[in-house]
Amino acid sequence: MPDTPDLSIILTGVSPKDRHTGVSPEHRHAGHPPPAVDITDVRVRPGGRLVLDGCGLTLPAGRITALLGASGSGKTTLMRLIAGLDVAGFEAGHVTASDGRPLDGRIAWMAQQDLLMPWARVIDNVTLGDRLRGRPVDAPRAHVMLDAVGLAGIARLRPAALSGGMRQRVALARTLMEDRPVVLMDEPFGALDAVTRHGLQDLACRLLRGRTVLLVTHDPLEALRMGDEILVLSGRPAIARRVTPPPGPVPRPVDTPDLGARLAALMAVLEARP
Ligand SMILES: Nc1ncnc2c1ncn2[C@@H]1O[C@H](COP(=O)(O)OP(=O)(O)OP(=O)(O)O)[C@@H](O)[C@H]1O
Repeated sequence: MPDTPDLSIILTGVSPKDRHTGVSPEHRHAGHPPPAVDITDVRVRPGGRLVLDGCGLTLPAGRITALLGASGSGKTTLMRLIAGLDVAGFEAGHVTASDGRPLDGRIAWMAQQDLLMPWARVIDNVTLGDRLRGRPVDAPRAHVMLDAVGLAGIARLRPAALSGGMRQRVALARTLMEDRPVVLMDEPFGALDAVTRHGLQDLACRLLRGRTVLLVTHDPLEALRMGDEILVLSGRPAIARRVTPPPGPVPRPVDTPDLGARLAALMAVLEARP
């Protein structure tokens, strides 16, 4: 999608309305388990071309849903709708949480570009949400998050000193720092080499466990490893089709029996022309 999601949600997961509530996310979500998210009857016609029509999908509560689909099929569009961001050519559609509460302020977004502030130290990037909200910075918690992503000891470095994989770990720490029950990940590991990507997939599955996650990816193997549920957006206009995920908990090892056959089957669904 050509335009960029609202800076505040990309950087910190905080929606603009959220900044002035004076209530920390931790307090607001205390005692509320992550909801399932339902998207129904979406019709989007950017530039006069019908991209989605009657499209719907469900993100099961506390699970990772991997969403694949050809470039331009509407993956980011659906993600933006869930996030409550503007969508070009939006005509119809509903997004609801299973607990009946608004999703506003309960979503974090992690993008392919880590979007770290180059002038700020790692610790300041991780605590950006607190600082944008004008709240006291919880530095001890930020150090716990950095430790969790395997980056203890680099808190004072600037992003330029880090590898791509380390930078995405910082972005993951920042996402975790926000502690939102719903996490939207738009090709978060797309720019990383295979080995680094594999490690980050494991880390993200472990650290995001129990949250309701939508993972948009172009990598079928990533979907098979990380997806509790796997959906493919296909057709014109596109609809979401469910593909049976491999058995077993995520992250699934690459030597999961049958993974090659499942990869071939998933590729066939992806390659199928409308
Ligand atoms: N502001 C806009 N103006 C015109 N067309 C748009 C706009 N935003 C999105 N589109 C079109 O809507 C369609 C869906 O875009 P979207 O970014 O959701 O696809 P995607 O599946 O995420 O693609 P990719 O995998 O390449 O990121 C595309 O054809 C895109 O060109």
